[in-house]
Amino acid sequence: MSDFITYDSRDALFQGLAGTVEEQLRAALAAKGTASLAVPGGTTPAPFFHRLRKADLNWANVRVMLTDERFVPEGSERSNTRLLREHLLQDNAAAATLVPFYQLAEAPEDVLDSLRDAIEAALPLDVCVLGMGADMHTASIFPEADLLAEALDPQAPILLPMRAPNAPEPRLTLTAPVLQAAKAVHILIAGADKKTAFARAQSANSPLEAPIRIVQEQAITHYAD
Ligand SMILES: O=C1O[C@H](COP(=O)(O)O)[C@@H](O)[C@H](O)[C@H]1O
Repeated sequence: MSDFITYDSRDALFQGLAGTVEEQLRAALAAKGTASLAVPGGTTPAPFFHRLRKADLNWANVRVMLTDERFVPEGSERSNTRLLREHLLQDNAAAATLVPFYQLAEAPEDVLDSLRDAIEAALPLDVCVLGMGADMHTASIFPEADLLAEALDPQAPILLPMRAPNAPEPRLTLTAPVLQAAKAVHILIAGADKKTAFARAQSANSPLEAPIRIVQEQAITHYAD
């Protein structure tokens, strides 16, 4: 299934996606008592977080993680963990459990082992919301990244370090099999440049060229200008 929803405004986009994610988390909580959610970092999702965090859910039983992290301390403006703490884990969602995606160390390779178990315990994801860059990367799976082929491999480990020409710092990312195994996958994009990139990805030859392709068919894409 591939579905592309165009909203009349960004406000409607963020509200609509938050409502859908809320209902999917509610269904997971009702079915098994717990739920897991992965969300993107970057510049787009904060207004979506502001709406979702007010949802009347049993947040204490929800595990929240990032789809990917820039390997920078939380004090950095570029920290996705900081974004999550400041914009999502507030109001009702303050009761959720944050699954860590960062630890202070020299390099992402140094923290893989200590982060992996908590991430694995929250899989498969009930809901995965992904962003996309204008270069068609998703999570931190970038075109021309050093471990691109490894991250796309169906046998990939759940978490990989990543370095890419378009990424100013090293990254940690969930890999393709984890993203594809989520029970619900949403892509959140805003702005004409992202719509153009999304269409370009649909006609690309391979996810090596356009990593967002790994979820384009199964995801619901949510878009506003
Ligand atoms: O670096 C990242 O970029 C993408 C897209 O971010 P945006 O600023 O264009 O919205 C994001 O999905 C990813 O999580 C983040 O680490």
